[in-house]
Amino acid sequence: MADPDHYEPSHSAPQSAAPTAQAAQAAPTTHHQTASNPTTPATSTTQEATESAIITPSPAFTNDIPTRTDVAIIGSGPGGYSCALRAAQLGLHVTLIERDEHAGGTCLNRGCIPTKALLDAAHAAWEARRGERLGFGTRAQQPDRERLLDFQHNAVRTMVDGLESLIKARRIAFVHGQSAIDTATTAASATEPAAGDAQPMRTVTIDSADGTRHRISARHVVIATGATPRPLAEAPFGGRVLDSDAALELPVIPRSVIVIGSGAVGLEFASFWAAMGSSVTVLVRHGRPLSDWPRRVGASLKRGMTAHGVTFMDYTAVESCTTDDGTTTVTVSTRKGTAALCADYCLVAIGRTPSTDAPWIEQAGVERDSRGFIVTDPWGRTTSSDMASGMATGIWAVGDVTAGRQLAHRAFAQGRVVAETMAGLSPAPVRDELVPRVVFSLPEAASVGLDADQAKSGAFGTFSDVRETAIPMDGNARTAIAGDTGVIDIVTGVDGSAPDSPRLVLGVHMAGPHVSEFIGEAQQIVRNRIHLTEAALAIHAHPTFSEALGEALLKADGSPLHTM
Ligand SMILES: Cc1cc2nc3c(=O)[nH]c(=O)nc-3n(C[C@H](O)[C@H](O)[C@H](O)COP(=O)(O)OP(=O)(O)OC[C@H]3O[C@@H](n4cnc5c(N)ncnc54)[C@H](O)[C@@H]3O)c2cc1C
Ligand SMILES: NC(=O)c1ccc[n+]([C@@H]2O[C@H](COP(=O)([O-])OP(=O)(O)OC[C@H]3O[C@@H](n4cnc5c(N)ncnc54)[C@H](O)[C@@H]3O)[C@@H](O)[C@H]2O)c1
Repeated sequence: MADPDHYEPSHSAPQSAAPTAQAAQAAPTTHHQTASNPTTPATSTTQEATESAIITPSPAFTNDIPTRTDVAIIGSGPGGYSCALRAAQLGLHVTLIERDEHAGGTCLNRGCIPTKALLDAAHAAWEARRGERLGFGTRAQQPDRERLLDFQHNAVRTMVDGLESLIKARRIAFVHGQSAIDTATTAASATEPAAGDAQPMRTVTIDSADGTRHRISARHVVIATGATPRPLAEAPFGGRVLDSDAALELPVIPRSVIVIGSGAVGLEFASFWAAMGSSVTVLVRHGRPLSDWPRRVGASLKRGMTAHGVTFMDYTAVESCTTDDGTTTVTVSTRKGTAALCADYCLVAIGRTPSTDAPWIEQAGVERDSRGFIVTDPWGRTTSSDMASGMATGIWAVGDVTAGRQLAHRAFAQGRVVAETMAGLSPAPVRDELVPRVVFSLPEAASVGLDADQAKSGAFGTFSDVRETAIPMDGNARTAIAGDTGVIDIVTGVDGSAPDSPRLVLGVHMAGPHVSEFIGEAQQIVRNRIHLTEAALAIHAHPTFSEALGEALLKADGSPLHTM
């Protein structure tokens, strides 16, 4: 381990990637170890080539570590990599630093991609059962978890390989190691910005797996270190109490699971396990899942998921969670008293904590809110009480470390905004209420824009005559044929600053089959302030699931065709 107080000038010697216990610890994902990768640097020595069969880090990592860069980005998840790709496209020299064995962060390695592979399998299982009912005799076999794990890992590998090729193609220096801002060196240069720079040069350290410490001088540093699963005080992770990382790598399909938390993670795993035949109980703190979404959406989703085999237990508070060799027992208080529930496993999915507790973030003077999220201006600039007034910190933050929706596509958009701002452009900042949310459960939920309370609150602009119009999706031909259920809830209002102007669509909130596929249309309408009457004129092909959105818009505009 390098001595953190020992200064070692940065150099461009090839980075050794010998495997160490430390490297193994720093690299929790292991599914990629045997992947062949077409992006192996041509400069690898024979010894490195021999080691490449066993070393953990991706061969896509750069061998020649730069000593100076325009932008050093710490973390290669959606926030970090999108910022890197865009900054490189705009002509900046970019160094992207990642401690995991591969690029992609949570989303590609332990989040969006592997879970969607599992949900794809869940759809296949339901379709197979449906086929059986329709006389195809395609009796679904017991799911083979080993094959499913292969399927899941292959999906991850494909996406990660693609990303690493893109990073290489954009000539980004992709450096493997644990990174930090070196405050001691930064402090010395803080008052002396490099000529022509509006902010100080920063020094970033990178501790490689072999114990070498590299230093890079950077005009800008972007913190994109992401978030980790939050444990329940009553049930620390371990053994049969799973976080989402452990649930993804679980080698078995459990007979029974208790899911604590009814947000996106809990509902997606509940749908997967239920489709695989597990007995799944979701503990809900309030009266419905997705309690921070419009009420009708959560209530409809609950009905739809119940029809897909998930049991919900409302108004529960977890009191304790104990596990022994073969089972886990969760004691909950409900409105009817206390109950003890037993299952093979328990998944705790109650949110994610920003990875901002490393001492270097505090030492760099980066301001955080009471929950640990990094405070930024709308363009991603961090703030620091230490800096002279008016001087930029030169430190930016994107993705799950910032307060707001912890979603990959929000991180993509933020990364782009930061890169363009650093390059001197003037991008429009990301507005959280315009970031669509999707839960890929069976059925799905999707939402964009304001709910009625937000529209009336005045916090997002002044709107008058706010109305909410809802239609059930059950009458939509494709939904009825599929035997599914759903709802579409449209919020409209009149711009308070132009009371004579036509009514606007302020929010679209949906539960039902395939709603993820037409939340993009809703986002276009809301973001571009398309008048309700114009939006309702769109002709949707018949019969499609998206026709339900067209019908809801017609109803909100006062001329429903297929509904009353
Ligand atoms: C199970 C699950 C499913 C999800 N599904 C979806 C989905 O379907 N759609 C969606 O939009 N979002 C989804 N998300 C959320 C999404 O994954 C995150 O919002 C997104 O990954 C955030 O990107 P990020 O770049 O901020 O952080 P991350 O993706 O967490 O990346 C941070 C990276 O920084 C690295 N790092 C941290 N500290 C250091 C350091 N000191 N030095 C070097 N490297 C460091 C980490 O190793 C990591 O690779 C899901 C999340 C989970 C857990
Ligand atoms: N499809 C997607 O886009 C997707 C999928 C998975 C995760 N994610 C993102 O990852 C992040 C984490 O997801 P998540 O589902 O863990 O968090 P979440 O914040 O979405 O949901 C947390 C749930 O846990 C409940 N909860 C909170 N504290 C609790 C407690 N002490 N006891 C019992 N219940 C409690 C909340 O009421 C809520 O239902 C979210 O921001 C989510 O949007 C997105």
